[in-house]
Amino acid sequence: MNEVKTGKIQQSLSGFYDVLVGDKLYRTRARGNFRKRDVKPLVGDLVEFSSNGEKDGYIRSILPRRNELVRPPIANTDQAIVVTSIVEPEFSDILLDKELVALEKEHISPLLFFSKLDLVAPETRAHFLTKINQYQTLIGYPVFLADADDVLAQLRARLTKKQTVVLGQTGAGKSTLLNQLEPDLRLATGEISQVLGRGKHTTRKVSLQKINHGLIADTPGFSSFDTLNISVKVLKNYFPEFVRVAPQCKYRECQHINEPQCAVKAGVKNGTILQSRYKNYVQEYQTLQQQKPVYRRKKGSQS
Ligand SMILES: Nc1nc2c(ncn2[C@@H]2O[C@H](COP(=O)(O)OP(=O)(O)OP(=O)(O)O)[C@@H](O)[C@H]2O)c(=O)[nH]1
Ligand SMILES: [Zn+2]
Repeated sequence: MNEVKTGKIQQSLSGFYDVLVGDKLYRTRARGNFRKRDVKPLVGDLVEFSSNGEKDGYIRSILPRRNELVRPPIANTDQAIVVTSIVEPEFSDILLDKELVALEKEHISPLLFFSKLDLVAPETRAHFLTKINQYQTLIGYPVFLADADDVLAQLRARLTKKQTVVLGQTGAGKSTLLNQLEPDLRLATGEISQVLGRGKHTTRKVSLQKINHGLIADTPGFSSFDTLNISVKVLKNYFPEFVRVAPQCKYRECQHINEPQCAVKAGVKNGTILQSRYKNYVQEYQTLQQQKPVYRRKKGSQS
C-alpha cells in the first residue's frame, strides 16, 4: 500500500535522498515531474514522500524552507557553530564577520568556537581573548574557547532539538570539534577522509548526524569566502549591534557611512562597537556598492 510520510533529508547520494522519519531511514528518489520543476531537494529539507516498501519511496513535495544556505547547501538550519582558529590558519576578523552576515541573513544563530588557543604565547592569547570576548559582550554572540573547562558539555547542551551546522575555514578544527562532541562520529569522518584522501574535503558531501537529540552537519571547509549575495542597503541589518543603536541615528535611513550624528559611528568612538566590525562593514558596503550600483529614480522622471 502506498503511504505518504513526512521526514527530513539526511543526505543525498547520486540521485537518492535518505530521509529520516523518527529513527527510521528511507532511501528515496525525486519523481521525474518533480525534478523538472527546478527545485532541488536539499539536505535538511522536510519532504513528503510516498512509500510502499519498508525502506524506499518517492519524494512528492518539499515543505516550505525556513532558510537555505548555499555553502554548505543545506536547508532549515537553526544554528551554526562557527569554528575559527587563532593560528594555522591565522585569525581573520574579515572572514568571521562575513560568515556572521551570511548567517544573520538566513536567521541562523551563530555560536562562536575558537580553536588553537593553546598554540600561541600567553601574551598573544590574552590579546586575542580581549577581542574574542567582545563578540559576546558587545554583540551578544555566545563565545566558546577550545581550551576552556567544560566547553564540550556547554556546547553539547546547545545541540538538543536543533539542527546545527559546523562552519569554518579549512583546517580550523571542525572535524576535531565534532569528534570531541560525539566520539561515535569518528568512524564516519575517518572513513570519508580515507576514501577521498587528504585535501579533497571540498568534494565531501554534507550529511546530518544525530547528536544529543539533535542533528549536526560537518561541512567542507572553505579557504576564502564568496561574495555576499546581499543588497547594499540592507547590509547594516545583519550587524545586530548596529541594529540596536540605529534608532538613535539622526536619519531614519542612516547607512552609518557618511551621515552626521550617526549612533553607530558614535558607538565605535566610545568603544561600545568593535572598530574592526565597523571597518569590515564599510569595506563590504563599498564592495557591494561597486558590484551592484544603486539606481535611484529621480523624482518626477517617471513617464
Ligand atoms: N593544537 C591544536 N590543534 C588543533 C585544534 N583544533 C584542531 N587542531 C588540529 O588542526 C588540524 C585541522 O583540524 P581539522 O579538525 O581536520 O580541521 P577542519 O576544520 O575539519 O578542516 P577541513 O575538514 O579541511 O575543513 C588537525 O591536525 C587538528 O588536530 C586545537 O584547538 N589545538
Ligand atoms: Zn547611523
